[in-house]
Amino acid sequence: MILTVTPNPAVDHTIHFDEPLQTGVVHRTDDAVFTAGGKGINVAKYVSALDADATASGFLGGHFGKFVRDRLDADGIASDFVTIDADTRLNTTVLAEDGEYKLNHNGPQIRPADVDELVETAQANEPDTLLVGGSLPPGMSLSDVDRLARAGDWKIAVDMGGEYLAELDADYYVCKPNRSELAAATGRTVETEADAVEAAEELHARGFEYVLASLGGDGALLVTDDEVLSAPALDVEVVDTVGAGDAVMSGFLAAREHGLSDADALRMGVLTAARVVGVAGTRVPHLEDVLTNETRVEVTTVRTR
Ligand SMILES: Nc1ncnc2c1ncn2[C@@H]1O[C@H](COP(=O)(O)OP(=O)(O)O)[C@@H](O)[C@H]1O
Ligand SMILES: O=P(O)(O)OC[C@H]1O[C@](O)(COP(=O)(O)O)[C@@H](O)[C@@H]1O
Repeated sequence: MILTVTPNPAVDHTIHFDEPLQTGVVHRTDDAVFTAGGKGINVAKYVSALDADATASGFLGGHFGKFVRDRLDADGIASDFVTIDADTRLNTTVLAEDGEYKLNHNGPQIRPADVDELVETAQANEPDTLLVGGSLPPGMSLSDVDRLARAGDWKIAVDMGGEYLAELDADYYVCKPNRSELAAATGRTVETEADAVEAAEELHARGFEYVLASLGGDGALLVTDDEVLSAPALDVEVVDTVGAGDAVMSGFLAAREHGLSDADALRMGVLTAARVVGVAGTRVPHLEDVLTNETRVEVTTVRTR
């Protein structure tokens, strides 16, 4: 079972305008979607849809916390959250004619006792793999993530910002940086695929057994002990990219749960992401056939290590 820990869940509000945003103007639309989000929660939703066993955990509080809990229940996603006194946040993605604006709140204040309860919750669930996804709310530190990593006999996956990846101390199973997170984690400029390979290999050398680097429309890389694999993104119509990174991680983790190879896990990551970018926000697209999909994703070996 995969336990996903989202320290900082969110109600994701995705709102669409057919015009560029301007200051001093009231923009109006009837196109708005509210979903339960936060990186670990998205992974629990996508992994469940990929027919692997997942439970969502983390901190929830207030009305938005109730919204997230109710949505997961309604969608049949197993959950085991720590209830906090403060309010879960609302994140807004504005899709306007001039681009995609992501407006994320820092989140509620977490107390040391909340972190203790989270560690106990993780231990009680006895997962094979524990994923920590997304930002840390005020009051929670990276040493708490290392503590979660060491608190049980599980593989630990992280989908966190580059500045976090640079500071983690325990041994991790897999991380999923995007291009800017690779740059932030290593202090390198990451523009070409060769830059991304070097940065991802540096992270691997720092203690991540697998580095799954997502490169937006250029696809994804997987650095293993033995090789560097590459998979192109699919040529699909993109509604928005909210949840795309979470989808790559979900495909990878679900494939591992199904006992698939490194190459198939990378393939499943980009196939899942191709579906997720085709729907608004973090709604779960049709994923049941991803495992048996006929769509060709050619995984190539960039380098043998
Ligand atoms: N424009 C796009 N066309 C097709 N697939 C895309 C596109 N943008 C992202 N993806 C898919 O989503 C994955 C994750 O996107 P990326 O932007 O790297 O992650 P993040 O959401 O973490 O920033 C990519 O590896 C790719 O498979
Ligand atoms: O914890 P952070 O970094 O603020 O990110 C949270 C946001 O990221 C998401 O998980 C989407 O992630 P990606 O677009 O990076 O895949 C949203 O659901 C959520 O609002």
